[in-house]
Amino acid sequence: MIAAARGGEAAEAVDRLPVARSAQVRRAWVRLVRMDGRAFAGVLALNGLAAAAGLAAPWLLGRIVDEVRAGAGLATVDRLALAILVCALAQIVLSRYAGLAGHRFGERTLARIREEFADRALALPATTVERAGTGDLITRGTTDVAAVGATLRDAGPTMAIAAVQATFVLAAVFVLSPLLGACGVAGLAGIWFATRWYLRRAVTAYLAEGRANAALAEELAATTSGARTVAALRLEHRRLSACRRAIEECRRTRVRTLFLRSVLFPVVDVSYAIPVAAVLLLGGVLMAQGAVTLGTVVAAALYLRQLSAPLNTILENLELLQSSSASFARVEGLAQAPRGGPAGAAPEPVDDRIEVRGASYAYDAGPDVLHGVDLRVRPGERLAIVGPSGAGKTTLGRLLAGMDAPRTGEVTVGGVPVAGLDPDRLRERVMLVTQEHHVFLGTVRDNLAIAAPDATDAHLRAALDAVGADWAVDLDTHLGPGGHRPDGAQAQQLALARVVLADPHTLILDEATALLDPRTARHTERALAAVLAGRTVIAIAHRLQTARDADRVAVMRDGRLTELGTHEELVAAGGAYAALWHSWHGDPTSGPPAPPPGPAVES
Ligand SMILES: Nc1ncnc2c1ncn2[C@@H]1O[C@H](COP(=O)(O)OP(=O)(O)OP(=O)(O)O)[C@@H](O)[C@H]1O
Repeated sequence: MIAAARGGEAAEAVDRLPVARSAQVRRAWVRLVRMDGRAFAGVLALNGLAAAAGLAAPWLLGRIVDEVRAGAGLATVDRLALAILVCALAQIVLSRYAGLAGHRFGERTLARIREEFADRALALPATTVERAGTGDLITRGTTDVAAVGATLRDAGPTMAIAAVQATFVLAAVFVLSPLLGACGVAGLAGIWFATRWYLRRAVTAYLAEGRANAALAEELAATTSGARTVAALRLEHRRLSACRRAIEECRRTRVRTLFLRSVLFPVVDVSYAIPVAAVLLLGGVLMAQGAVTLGTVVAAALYLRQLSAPLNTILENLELLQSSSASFARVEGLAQAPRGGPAGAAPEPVDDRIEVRGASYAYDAGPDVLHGVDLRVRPGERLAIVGPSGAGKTTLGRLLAGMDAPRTGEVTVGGVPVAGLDPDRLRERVMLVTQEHHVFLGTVRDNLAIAAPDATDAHLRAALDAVGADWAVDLDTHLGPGGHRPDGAQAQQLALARVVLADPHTLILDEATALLDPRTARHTERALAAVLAGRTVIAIAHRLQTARDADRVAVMRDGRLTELGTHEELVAAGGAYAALWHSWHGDPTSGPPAPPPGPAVES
């Protein structure tokens, strides 16, 4: 149900991860080029040489025309023709090496982009990913990075070569005759205007297309991950229409980008003939006045004809460049996303004490769901947090585990904000265990090594033993498709084994054993109790049994801590907890549950 509901919100959710602005994208490109500056300079130099070699042919052809008109013999023509051949060969060789250097530069830069993306994605706070939806993040990490990669690998180097060639060719026409050069450039005005028209619309259009693709990915991911719920609640029609809407949006945005191309390319095709025709016309007039030779006009016309090849290459790749710019803006946008973990080097906690002081918290820009919570957890105690659904137990658990920082107030371990600790140091101190357990593709060993990369096999087996995971004794058992597929209880046991290995002094259990069948749950709880003896355990409890067994019970209601004390104290106090306890026991003297008492009793 949650998956289906989240899928329905996908369209709004997809934009929550930031997208970099044009200036930021430009700065990012400059930074990436600078990181491999020498290679980039080499690419430009080789392209320049290749383009210079390519200029020789039209100029030599012009020379042949003039020499023949001046009565030169066959030997002169042969000499010039041989020079054309040598230049053509040099151009082929230089272009090949220019391409190779370009591809190498592109691959290295792409690898950097991928690494940066992975670092940034891993640094995102869990809440940001949850709110944005994994579909957006996955689309950025796959489709968008692949689009950027295609540009860097192929379109980028190809366009660099073409741009250098076009510049050299135009410069050559100016050198031959500035007047013919100016005429040729003026003839290119049609291409200039058409391209400007296209570029002004293309970024927005491609960004919209990227958003639509991400929304579709989000819808599909939500539908497939919640397939059972969708089937059970007969939500197929709603899911189908949501997917159809997303597909229709993809189609609409794609049609828009296709329309832009369908205007650009025909205009450009026609425009290529204009500068050539203009140069021939003006060249005829200038020749009649004796200002230029026929060879010069021929060479200029050939150059401008030659210009169509690099310009075509640039324009053909412009679409890819536009879409990959939009993709890069989405990839680079992650740099603007809030980062989880510490802003700088956090000081070392002085002890294991956990304290919450005046903590309030709100999801996004919503209202506060925690209000001024004060709580001091005693090292080594077992604290149960109870309260009705929506009271804020899980939210408080997330703050205690350092997954989110409070909006106001403080949540500290050993005097240091929990959310400020880097993940490795945090894991050694506080760990949150919830019902959601991810099994990573790989072996049992891989799944456990996440928590303790240096642990020996004996340690890993001892941890599995502690949580009763006797099904996983073979550490090389492959988990996931094609191997053993752990059920919910086994996945939870793996997560608990990771906790045992990480050995934190404080453990926050959010219904950690809820998915286990009662026999396994008892077994796991017993095992955990043995392993965690002497450590602090904060259990978000849905069963009053858990609360009764705890050293102290914290009662929450409407985001406030309303009662705090031992089970006996709270029962004797006759407040909301007592009423709950009596009604759970079916105590006829208890009467209806009492209204909750006021804010925090004691901490
Ligand atoms: N991701 C979220 N975005 C927005 N609001 C949220 C989010 N998660 C929880 N809330 C809201 O915060 C409040 C506290 O929720 P929380 O899950 O912490 O309560 P809880 O006591 O753990 O409830 P339950 O026992 O049902 O899990 C509720 O009003 C809930 O709707």
